[in-house]
Amino acid sequence: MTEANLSDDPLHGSADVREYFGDTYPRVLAFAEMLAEQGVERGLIGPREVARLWERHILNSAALLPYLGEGRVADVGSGAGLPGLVLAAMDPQRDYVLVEPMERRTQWLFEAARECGIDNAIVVRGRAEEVAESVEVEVVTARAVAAIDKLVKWCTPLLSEGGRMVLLKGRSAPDELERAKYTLRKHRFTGEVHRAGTVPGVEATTVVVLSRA
Ligand SMILES: C[S@@+](CC[C@H](N)C(=O)[O-])C[C@H]1O[C@@H](n2cnc3c(N)ncnc32)[C@H](O)[C@@H]1O
Repeated sequence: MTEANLSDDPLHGSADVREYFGDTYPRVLAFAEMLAEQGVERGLIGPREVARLWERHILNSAALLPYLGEGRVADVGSGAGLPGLVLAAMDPQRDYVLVEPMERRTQWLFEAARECGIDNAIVVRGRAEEVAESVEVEVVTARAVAAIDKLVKWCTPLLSEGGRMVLLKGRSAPDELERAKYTLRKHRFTGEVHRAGTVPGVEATTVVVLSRA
């Protein structure tokens, strides 16, 4: 089987995608190309992901941006840089702290930020529940890291008063919110589920916003 590359992705180079990212497209494109070239070998994405990188990963991450509100952001369990590096590339006016415990992934995050000109990304190695002394932000993001219940326990100490969590979740988000209800109440969060669209023809993404009451 020949290896997939980014040009196999039908959204690669599309006018809708360029328009969606506007001025920030060159940085996002540089990141998508670097992830497509190195991500499989470096164990960041599976081989099948390259041909659907824009929809499943880049646009899926980008969908969070309108929900972030103001303030500094920490992306917890950033891994390949999803959603953190995509958001930082699109939103250069503020800092994004990428929290990731695995050394080889933090190395990737450093390199990708540097090589793609994403100067507002700060990489912190550690587990979310261990970095509260060095990370204080208004917004926490996460994708594919843990259930809502756990994320609230781990990440509440990283948030300033009034902070929020903006999470990429699957369609079972309402069930997950229900299972987390005691933890949410204890930490004074209320949860909302949104369906967030990006470019025409691309499936909307489920976004959970947890706000402090
Ligand atoms: C399935 S990957 C998802 C990576 C990326 N967010 C994405 O959507 O592609 C989960 C990531 O969370 C990280 N992780 C696991 N436990 C964590 C914790 N307690 N605090 C922060 N990151 C954690 C892992 O090292 C891994 O990079």
